Amino acid sequence: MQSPREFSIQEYGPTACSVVLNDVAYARDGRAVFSGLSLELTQSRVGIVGRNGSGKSQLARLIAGLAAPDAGVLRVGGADVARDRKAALGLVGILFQNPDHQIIFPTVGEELCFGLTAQGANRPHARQRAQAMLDQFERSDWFDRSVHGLSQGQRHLVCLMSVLVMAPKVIVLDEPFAGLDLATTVRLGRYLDGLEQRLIHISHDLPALTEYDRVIWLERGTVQMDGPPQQVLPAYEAEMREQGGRNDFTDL
Ligand SMILES: Nc1ncnc2c1ncn2[C@@H]1O[C@H](COP(=O)(O)OP(=O)(O)OP(=O)(O)O)[C@@H](O)[C@H]1O
Repeated sequence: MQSPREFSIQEYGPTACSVVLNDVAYARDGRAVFSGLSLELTQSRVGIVGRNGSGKSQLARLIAGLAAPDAGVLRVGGADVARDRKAALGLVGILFQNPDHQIIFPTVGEELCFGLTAQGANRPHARQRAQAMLDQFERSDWFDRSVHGLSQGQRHLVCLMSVLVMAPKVIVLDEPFAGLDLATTVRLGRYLDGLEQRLIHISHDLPALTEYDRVIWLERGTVQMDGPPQQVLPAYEAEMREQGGRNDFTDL
């Protein structure tokens, strides 16, 4: 059901940081998640949809370099992000659905400084950049705040700032709005829309992807359909409604 890629693509310039997967295989607990997955992501806004368990989050982890393919090649801006972690920190950032899967330090300031110091920034410089990011979000007094005293939406904001402070070329969003109130969702959505970086956005919220350049529909670790949102989203929704009409959960 793969659609032809004949739509116009909003490409980045020649210095673009493309995400390339070539014949990627990846297994978890001995079960293949991907075998022979190839993709080239060069558009500014790429959406990923698919059923539960179709491989979206595993793809996000691979692109962010948090896991390495068992076979094949995965490069972001030419770098092997799973092995070159220092390069990966400046190339690709990932925002998880659950901020508690992302935050590792007790204070906001430490969380924001971590990636910068890991990348080689000295402590005062990292602190200065972290503070500038907090100022940008009108959270100047958060540097010494305990993360555990923040609400879920506020912890999401800490994660977003931790990603942005690294100024990565590519940002992977793994259902970043789940559990957020509508006002926060709208505000974060607007902020993300305005970013220059390439966004790869995994979502079950199809309207969030209607303005995207490209949407990829994953099904059991393979590309079921790949094209403009006007093509892919209605086809995906129709198929999900058809499957949802059946009375069994065996394919979950
Ligand atoms: N920690 C893990 N250990 C072993 N297998 C895993 C693990 N996480 C995911 N998998 C397997 O990898 C496959 C893809 O899972 P993934 O989390 O990428 O799905 P998804 O498309 O993100 O689903 P959802 O929409 O539910 O978030 C599934 O078959 C799942 O069982």
